[in-house]
Amino acid sequence: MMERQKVWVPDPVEGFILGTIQDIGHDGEATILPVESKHSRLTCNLERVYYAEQHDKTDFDDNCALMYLNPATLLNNIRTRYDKDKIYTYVANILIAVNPYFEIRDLYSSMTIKSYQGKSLGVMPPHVFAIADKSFRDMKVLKQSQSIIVSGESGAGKTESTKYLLRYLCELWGTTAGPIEQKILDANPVMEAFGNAKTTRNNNSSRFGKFMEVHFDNRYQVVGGFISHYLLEKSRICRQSEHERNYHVFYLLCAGAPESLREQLNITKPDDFHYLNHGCTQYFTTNATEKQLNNSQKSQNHLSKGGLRDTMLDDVEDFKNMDTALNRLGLSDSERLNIYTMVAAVLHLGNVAFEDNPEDTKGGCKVCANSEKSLSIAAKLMGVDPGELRQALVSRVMQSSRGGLKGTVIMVPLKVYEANNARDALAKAVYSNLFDHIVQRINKSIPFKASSYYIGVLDIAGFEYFTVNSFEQFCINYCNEKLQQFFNERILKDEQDLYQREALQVPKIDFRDNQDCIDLIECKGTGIFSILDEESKLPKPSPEHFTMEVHQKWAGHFRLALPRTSRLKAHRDTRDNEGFMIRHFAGAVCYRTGEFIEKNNDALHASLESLVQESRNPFLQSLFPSSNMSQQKGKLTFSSVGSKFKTQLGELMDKLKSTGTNFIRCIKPNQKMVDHQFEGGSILSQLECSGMTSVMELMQNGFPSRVQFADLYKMYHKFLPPKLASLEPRVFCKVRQIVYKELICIN
Ligand SMILES: Nc1ncnc2c1ncn2[C@@H]1O[C@H](COP(=O)(O)OP(=O)(O)OP(=O)(O)O)[C@@H](O)[C@H]1O
Repeated sequence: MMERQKVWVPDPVEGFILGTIQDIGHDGEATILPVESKHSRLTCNLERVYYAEQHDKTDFDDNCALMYLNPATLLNNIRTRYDKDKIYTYVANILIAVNPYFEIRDLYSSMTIKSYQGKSLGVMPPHVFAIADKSFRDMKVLKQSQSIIVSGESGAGKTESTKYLLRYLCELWGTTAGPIEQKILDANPVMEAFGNAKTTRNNNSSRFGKFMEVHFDNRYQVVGGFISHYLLEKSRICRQSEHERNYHVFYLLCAGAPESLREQLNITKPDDFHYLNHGCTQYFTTNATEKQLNNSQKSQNHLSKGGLRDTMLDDVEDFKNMDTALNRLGLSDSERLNIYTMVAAVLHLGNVAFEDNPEDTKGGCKVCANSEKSLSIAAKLMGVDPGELRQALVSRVMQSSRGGLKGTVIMVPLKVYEANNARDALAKAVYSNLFDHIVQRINKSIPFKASSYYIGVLDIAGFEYFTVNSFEQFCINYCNEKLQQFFNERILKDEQDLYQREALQVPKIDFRDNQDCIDLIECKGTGIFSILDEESKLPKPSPEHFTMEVHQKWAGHFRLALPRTSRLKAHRDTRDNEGFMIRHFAGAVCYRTGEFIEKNNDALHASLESLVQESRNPFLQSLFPSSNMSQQKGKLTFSSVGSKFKTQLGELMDKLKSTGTNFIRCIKPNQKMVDHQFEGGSILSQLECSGMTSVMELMQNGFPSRVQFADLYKMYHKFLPPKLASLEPRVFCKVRQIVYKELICIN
């Protein structure tokens, strides 16, 4: 007797109903007897049922809402699933991941990892592991490298998702706890210590973007990795807003470093450092680690308010984790000491303050008497002469262009604010070059000579807009325009092209091509980046002049507007020469341009550059290789942050275009960063910003679910007469299609 299969059948009223298949017609319509329901019999095409051996009811009971695909039903579906702690949902092959803000039991266990291995998308409940596995299988079958683009706003869960993806790949296809996979995973605590910080939106916010590649050999075993990083937020090194912190590593040193190291580097408590004491000075601790701290290590605020709590963060333990990870990555004791020494040097440098020098007739400044100690500690840690450091901070060498002998090098005394800027520029350069060095060092320890393919995971900040937006938001939104264009091409354009090739009657979905917005920003010669670079090369660059140039060159362009035309009152107060508004794909953003010129320039002035290049500390020297550009002694050199980012992004886009791609859209459920709170309005706007609205439109009219010939054949073959069952799956599907069409014609 034929085995009766149990299936879940979609029903508009009852959701999904469990039943057994009684009979199947030639057109694939099955008659199903419900197990327990008021229906006596149901009919449903086999393509729309789900086999009970692969799914339990909880996988489907909220799917009925998606009979009508639109942003509202999607939102409702995500909400229903989120309420049941099902944080992952698919829209076709795109994974939507809602940050649960609590640990869901067994969601990422080794058992769960195993259960996803080799399973097609949809066989198991939606998960990041399923996307990792699909990428791996696609890499093998298509013999093509793959990338996974993880996007979302700050705190949406991009970095955590990235870590799970990497763990999945390394755990399943590494050589069981082999050194390479461990090293790839060890990169995370190190990069988080140096590149993550507490912000008001995320306690562990990555302040840089990254593309992490896991490389595989021709037997599809992990053989190495490579990390590219983008746009470390430098302003944070010198200042943070009241409730935010500097990079974690500063607090790890204060709270977690052994006493001997702290003494050696003169590290005390956050209150004692200018670069830390303007922001939040509390440590992240647990009850246990709080007891390990001496009061002398704690700030006043920490003493009065206690430690900050976050299950993922602990400044005491995290120092050990970072140090162990660096050690496993192959950094010797002395290499690690070099790194910590530079971190300490930045802190002491920040404590060097300046005041007007009454003896200087040209309005110059001098180092305040009470910061002499910091100056000498900073000089010692940097391996430079304190006198030379002082000189390089309070004056700058210039080449005379008028009067006297043309080209003579002269010393120009700096005013207090100029010396402050010089000090901050030096601190930022030391720290960001240190960050570059650490990433390079990690890459050196995970080399991949024998790589055949790779799977790359992109974790980069999503579209951003605040009340005040500066150069950082400009760069990140430019990056998101490029990624959105890529998404449109991969998901919307390619899909519609396929329908056309297959002669399927699907209405055309209009999505706005954002090339014009990309041109406005990156176009050679007239794009905003070019105008900014040109302005920076002028003898006296001015933000106002730059801003007016932008407005003039792009007057009347759809994407550019004056801030006073903004719908938001906060922006209407911005004068024409103080900013511009760009109509991005995700909405209009008003940028204030006051700091664009300064933030776009990575170069140190010549006195500071030669100071570090001639340091007695070989490590510091290695962080500043002499550049050809800075040879004109006395000239403030210019190194464009925007151009560098544009080039890096171009390379990244080329990489993405040459790989197969999967998308993960991370969603932040609420602004309070708590579990079980679903703020529908903000979630809907996140879905819109990530382009999901257009995808829904396409899916509603298109064919988002595809089945392999073999799978379709498998659904039917048990019920087929032997002649049909003996057909090869592809032929069988063709025959079935013809029969089905003919039946429709007869009817
Ligand atoms: N899958 C998850 N399970 C449990 N908690 C999570 C998960 N994903 C994220 N979180 C929590 O949310 C916090 C923020 O996540 P994450 O740092 O990954 O966000 P992000 O999108 O990378 O933000 P940013 O752009 O600021 O770096 C984490 O520190 C963690 O507490």
